[in-house]
Amino acid sequence: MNITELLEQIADKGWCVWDDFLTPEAVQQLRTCFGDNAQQARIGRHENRQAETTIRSDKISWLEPEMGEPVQHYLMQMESIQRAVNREFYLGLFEYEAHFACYEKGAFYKKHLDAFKENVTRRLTTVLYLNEDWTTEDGGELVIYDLKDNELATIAPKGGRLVVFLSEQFPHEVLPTNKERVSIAGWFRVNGVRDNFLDIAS
Ligand SMILES: O=C(O)CCC(=O)C(=O)O
Ligand SMILES: [Fe+2]
Repeated sequence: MNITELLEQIADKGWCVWDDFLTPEAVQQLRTCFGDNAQQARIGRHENRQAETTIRSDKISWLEPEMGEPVQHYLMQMESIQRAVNREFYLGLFEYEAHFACYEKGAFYKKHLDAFKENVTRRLTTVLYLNEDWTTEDGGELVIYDLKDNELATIAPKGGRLVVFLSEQFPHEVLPTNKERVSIAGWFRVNGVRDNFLDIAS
């Protein structure tokens, strides 16, 4: 898999799985940047944020360059994907926001769309997995559906694997995990105005 194949698959079907996007060493380094300041995840942005443990039960920590060199490098890799996607599809992607997420044993994220309500400016979703050795018994798969609710793929959160999909086209869920599951979920966004509120980077 490479960036050209990624662009082809996004054009073709709207989603793709890039195995070994990061080496096991790079995965470990990135994981160490995930301190213990993670918080219970909330649904929505800004004033509408609400902890909703019946929908999702992961703990998150937003990525900042200050977290270390591995994070800076990852953000640079996402920047080159952003440039390539903009060149190819004229999506006008403007910024990238991402958070580490930790799903403890039993945690899940029910079926949802990433571009909804106050997140309408999300266009492209990325999920990178940071788990060493993942087996079928560990559960925690990402299941992707189309807008007619057909199941398209069940994807194990294997370390180094990057999943990319169009945020408005693919409802998805995280099945309950049987052991700690760590990832970086991210979104390329466009600039948008809604309800007289300029919805740009916060
Ligand atoms: O971790 C995953 O596989 C997906 C997470 C997700 O859907 C989200 O954070 O919006
Ligand atoms: Fe999601």
